Amino acid sequence: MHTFIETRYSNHPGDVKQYDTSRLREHFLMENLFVKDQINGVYTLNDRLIVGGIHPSSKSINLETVDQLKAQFFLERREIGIINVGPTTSIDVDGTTYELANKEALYIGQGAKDVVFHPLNSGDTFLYFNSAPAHHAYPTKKVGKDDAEVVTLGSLENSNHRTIYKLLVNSVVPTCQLQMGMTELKPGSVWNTMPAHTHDRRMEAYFYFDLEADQAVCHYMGQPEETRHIWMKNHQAIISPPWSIHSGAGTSNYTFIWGMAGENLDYGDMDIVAPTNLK
Ligand SMILES: O=C(O)C(=O)C[C@H](O)C(=O)CO
Ligand SMILES: [Zn+2]
Repeated sequence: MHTFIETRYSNHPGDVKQYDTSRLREHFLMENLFVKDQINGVYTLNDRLIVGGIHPSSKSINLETVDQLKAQFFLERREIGIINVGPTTSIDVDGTTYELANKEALYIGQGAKDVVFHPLNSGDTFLYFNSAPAHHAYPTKKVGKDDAEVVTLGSLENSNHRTIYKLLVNSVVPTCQLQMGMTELKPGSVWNTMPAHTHDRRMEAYFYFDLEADQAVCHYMGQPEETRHIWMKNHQAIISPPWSIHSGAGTSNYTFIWGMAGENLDYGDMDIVAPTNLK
């Protein structure tokens, strides 16, 4: 066995108001996603998204089923999106090999049985994934930055100049409920998702990377009128319940992966909160 998935229950915003720093971190932060030759992650009961890291180092590892699923194989009733946050690597899906360069994504549809991840000679394959329940088998598809829907938002003056690459969204690849993409902050810009927003119809998870080891991101969560912060380092992920904002300011620029599951596939379905209305 090389897969370790921790179950985390969903939280009522009225309870989260009372959480201290360590409790907030215990419920929402994922600190160690990359463990050598393991698949590590969290099964959150927020829309049943599984969020994790895959780090084959000395041997190939397969996507094995976990007890929480009570399924014969991991993708029996699920779809998965994987983004390569390390050097070029390869993934086999039912006998077909997909080569993924840094920041390329692979969508694998429900029903794929045999998914294998490979180490590199240097031992540094790092893949980040989100998996959601699925009701239909859509085809497996590789999606690079050139295939993405791209939006550039913000400005250097507001410290939030950034480019959003919508990789696994339904205008690019058909999915059941999963949406994933990546946002790159321009040098000198530190704020992501500002103005902040909520979307009660979808939960979201963020994964920060391309952040120097001596830098950090202050991630904001909570209802807009009751926010909390969690300090995060490179290669850490965080759960955002549907009622929560998800925004962050770094001590430098960085890139992050966002992923969502829930009621709809409408990326633009957001309730924007003006910075002056945050508390
Ligand atoms: O910087 C941003 O703004 C984002 O990347 C926002 C995320 O894509 C998001 O929260 C989508 O709901
Ligand atoms: Zn969002």
